Amino acid sequence: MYKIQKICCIGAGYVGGPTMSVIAQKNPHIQVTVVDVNQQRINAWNSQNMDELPIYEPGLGEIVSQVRGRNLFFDTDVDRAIEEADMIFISVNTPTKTYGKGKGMAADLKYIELCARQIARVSKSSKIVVEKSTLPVRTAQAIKRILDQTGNGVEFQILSNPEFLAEGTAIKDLLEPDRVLIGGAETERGNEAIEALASLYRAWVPSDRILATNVWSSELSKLTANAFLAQRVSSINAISELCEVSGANVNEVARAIGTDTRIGNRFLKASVGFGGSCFQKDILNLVYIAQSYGLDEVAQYWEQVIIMNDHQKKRFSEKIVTTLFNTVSDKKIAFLGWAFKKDTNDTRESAAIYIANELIEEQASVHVYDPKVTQMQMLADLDYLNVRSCDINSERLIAHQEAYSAIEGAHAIAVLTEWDEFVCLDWKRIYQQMQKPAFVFDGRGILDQKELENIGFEVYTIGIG
Ligand SMILES: NC(=O)c1ccc[n+]([C@@H]2O[C@H](COP(=O)([O-])OP(=O)(O)OC[C@H]3O[C@@H](n4cnc5c(N)ncnc54)[C@H](O)[C@@H]3O)[C@@H](O)[C@H]2O)c1
Ligand SMILES: O=c1ccn([C@@H]2O[C@H](COP(=O)(O)OP(=O)(O)O[C@H]3O[C@H](CO)[C@@H](O)[C@H](O)[C@H]3O)[C@@H](O)[C@H]2O)c(=O)[nH]1
Repeated sequence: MYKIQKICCIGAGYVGGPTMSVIAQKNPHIQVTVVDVNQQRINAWNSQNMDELPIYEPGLGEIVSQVRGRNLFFDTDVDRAIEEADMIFISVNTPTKTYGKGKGMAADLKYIELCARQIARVSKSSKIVVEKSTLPVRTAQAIKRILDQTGNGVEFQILSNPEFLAEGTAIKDLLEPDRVLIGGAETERGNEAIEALASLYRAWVPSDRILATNVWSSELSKLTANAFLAQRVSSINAISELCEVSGANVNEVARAIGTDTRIGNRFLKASVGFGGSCFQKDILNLVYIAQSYGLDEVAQYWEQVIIMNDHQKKRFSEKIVTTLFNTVSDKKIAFLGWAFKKDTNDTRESAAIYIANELIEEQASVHVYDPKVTQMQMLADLDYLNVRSCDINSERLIAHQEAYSAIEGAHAIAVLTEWDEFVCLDWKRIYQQMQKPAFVFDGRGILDQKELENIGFEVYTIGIG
């Protein structure tokens, strides 16, 4: 039987940081060390000021301040943490490949492979290696081969333990997970490893919510869960366009179908398109895997989810241009929100980036207010698209510290993130400050359209015909 005293987690990102904080909080007898090659990120995790943690998540600061220095540590000494640990979580990034075979589709596993090689090189005692990152099905096999063939002859058990937390609700999702999934080898030692990991979770998760499967089912379940969730968003977004031309209201349709218990009412909010670091990446990866097994119909089926999402973003920016008399050249367009959803500072794949890019292509001046995103981050997101020079981007995109200055003198407002504070703005004051006609494009369906129209705004809400 395994006895777990020390855990190491490689990767101090959106998953590694919060996940390990909760594991440490609930297992005070276990020492948890989160390591990363990024010194700046580790410094930020060690910051005394909880506002300076590298990621923003409601409730995270409280837990970190309670357990950091007690049994939770953040460090850059990866070798030492690996050597000392009984169990190693790999929680590094697995972005879409940007080069070579599978470019733009497959998951880039170079960071995973580097971790496996480092674990093999450093380990002098047997370890349980846990895949926390989202990985293509059968990655565990590759990890095992590297560990067994390049290691020091010690025993490795590989588990798959995908993470299902959503950003903005990470702590709540970790404290009350719908389920914890653990995939392991169907052998006696495999079962012992599963039991060792399950015992950590049992500190706060009821046993019937801890599911054990074989490794391949676990790896594939993660990609499948994200594909199903994203598919719901694309499905309701497809219906939103139909609502707009037919006079139906997508919120009413969502409520009507959501009350069917077989369908359920969650993940039916029409939007300007899903963003985030996971949905697109994981579906592209699923499509690539299906293609590589020669399953073309399967690949095409899931690819439609992405095609629909791209269409939703594109038609939103086109709607702004056509409504503003077919030109936004040198017009001020105010963005409320840049993050891919509320309650996070994460901007990866946020719809706002693509909408801003299209509008800047049309020579608009984009003024953004987001309560958690800096101008530096916004410009980095735009520059990453590599469409025009960084100088032009910084001339055309200006961030503001508060909503009213972003909006002052604007021709139109686009709501791109559903931050609660946007609903409570003084919309009468905003109307006075804007050019007329004053247009609002609500890409999140959070504002009261009738109320705004009574003030004098011309309002477009996604999915309302
Ligand atoms: N972000 C989410 O909400 C979420 C949720 C569930 C699953 N996931 C999956 O979890 C994984 C991690 O995602 P994330 O959002 O936390 O990524 P992230 O980019 O925020 O963090 C990854 C960290 O790993 C570090 N790293 C990379 N290679 C390293 C190495 N060899 N040694 C040490 N550190 C290394 C990076 O410096 C980075 O800080 C991905 O596979 C992702 O798909 C993410
Ligand atoms: O009804 C909805 C629900 C979501 N979204 C959008 O979809 C995107 C993703 O949202 P969400 O899933 O809440 O956030 P993520 O942090 O991306 O979480 C997803 O991706 C994670 C990484 O794999 C998984 O762990 C989570 O279970 C999965 O929900 C965001 O842009 C949302 O605005 C909608 O437009 N309408």
